[in-house]
Amino acid sequence: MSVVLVVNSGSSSFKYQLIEVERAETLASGLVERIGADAGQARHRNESAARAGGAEASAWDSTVDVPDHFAAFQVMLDAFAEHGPSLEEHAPIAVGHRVVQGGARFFEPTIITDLVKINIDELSALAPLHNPANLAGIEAAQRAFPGVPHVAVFDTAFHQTMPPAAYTYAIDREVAAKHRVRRYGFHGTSHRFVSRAAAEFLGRPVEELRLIVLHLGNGASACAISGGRSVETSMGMTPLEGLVMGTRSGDVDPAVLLHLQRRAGLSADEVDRLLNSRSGILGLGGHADMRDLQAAADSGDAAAMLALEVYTHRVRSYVGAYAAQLGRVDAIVFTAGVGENSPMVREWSLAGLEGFGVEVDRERNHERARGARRISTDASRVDVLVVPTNEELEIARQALAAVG
Ligand SMILES: Nc1ncnc2c1ncn2[C@@H]1O[C@H](COP(=O)(O)OP(=O)(O)O)[C@@H](O)[C@H]1O
Ligand SMILES: CC(=O)OP(=O)(O)O
Ligand SMILES: [Mg+2]
Repeated sequence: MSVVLVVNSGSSSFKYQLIEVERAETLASGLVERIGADAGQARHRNESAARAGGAEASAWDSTVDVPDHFAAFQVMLDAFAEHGPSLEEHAPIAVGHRVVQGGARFFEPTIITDLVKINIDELSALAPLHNPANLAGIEAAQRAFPGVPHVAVFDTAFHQTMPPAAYTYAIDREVAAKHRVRRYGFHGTSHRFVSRAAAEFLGRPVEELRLIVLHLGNGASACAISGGRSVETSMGMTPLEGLVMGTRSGDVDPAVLLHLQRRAGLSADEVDRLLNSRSGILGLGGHADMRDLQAAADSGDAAAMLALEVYTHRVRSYVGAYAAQLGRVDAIVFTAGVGENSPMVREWSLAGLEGFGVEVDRERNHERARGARRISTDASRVDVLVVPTNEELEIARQALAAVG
């Protein structure tokens, strides 16, 4: 049995899972939040113990002192030592790291060497919010687990198959080339996993299928997948473009940014914060969390209602665009926190597409079930599916494959 530790390290938090890859079983999961703040927060769950029935003893929650990522890793090691499972008994043979921006340089899971770290650092220019945090997590993990290979799995890798027509922005090509301005796309690990899982559910080889995958989580992106390869995706040079997200605007006329700088006197950093942190459903409806937004809309809050309408209108536009690019659609697949759990978002997003052969079944859409399922009517020409994503398992699998 091969055990892999998966690390998803963000600027102020990191999440981890210890996974037995062949059995696709999570042995432990946890997160450390508010790194660098006065009081950090840690959560750890011994999943094997939970499955064995000790739900209370298996979960641990605490306020901790975590000035930096090294301290956060120590908190994780302490949690394993105190609450299990034992890292001696289930020693990871590799550590898999989510790295958000791999640029045009990385298209495969990559064993992390000093040179790879230099490259990831250098790519920070194209992902200033993500890559430095990913790198801090790598440094800390290498110190905590010095004896095993560390593997970087890039969000951008799956989208390296996009054709130039899809990834090129129509701006002066010399300026674009000099600054590596192009679309890279993100959430690739999830889009890859979900497209394979959808094919398995449909009982057909992924090579035969044309799919539209809608990853609607905190960040959100759509992906057109033909024969198992990404041919177009909604995120661009950074994870800001495309769909409406929790706090990110998605598409806006680029002239809006200039207008806000020239007329409203905002600095470039202020515009950055506005679009990345104070927009999306938070900016429109006052809630970054879809559950809270839906509750507000249910109680008659007009701003929350409009936020939901803008959100689902945008999803529908991308579905139409990607259907046109694919020429034929076998299935539309919803995934991630919102996509897996919100019947309302799924229904509204595909409303009015009956003329294109897309018919959501009301009852199936509202069924609460785990695992992959079909929510379209039997008569629907296009299958509409809900398929849970598992980025951590996909990272563990790819890390294991990379170390042989
Ligand atoms: N039952 C639900 N109904 C509607 N939205 C939900 C539900 N459960 C989770 N979500 C939403 O999913 C989003 C988080 O998605 P997730 O994929 O976990 O994000 P991330 O991994 O990017 O943090 C939040 O907006 C949350 O409100
Ligand atoms: C790349 C990205 O947007 O990731 P997340 O959804 O985790 O924010
Ligand atoms: Mg997620």
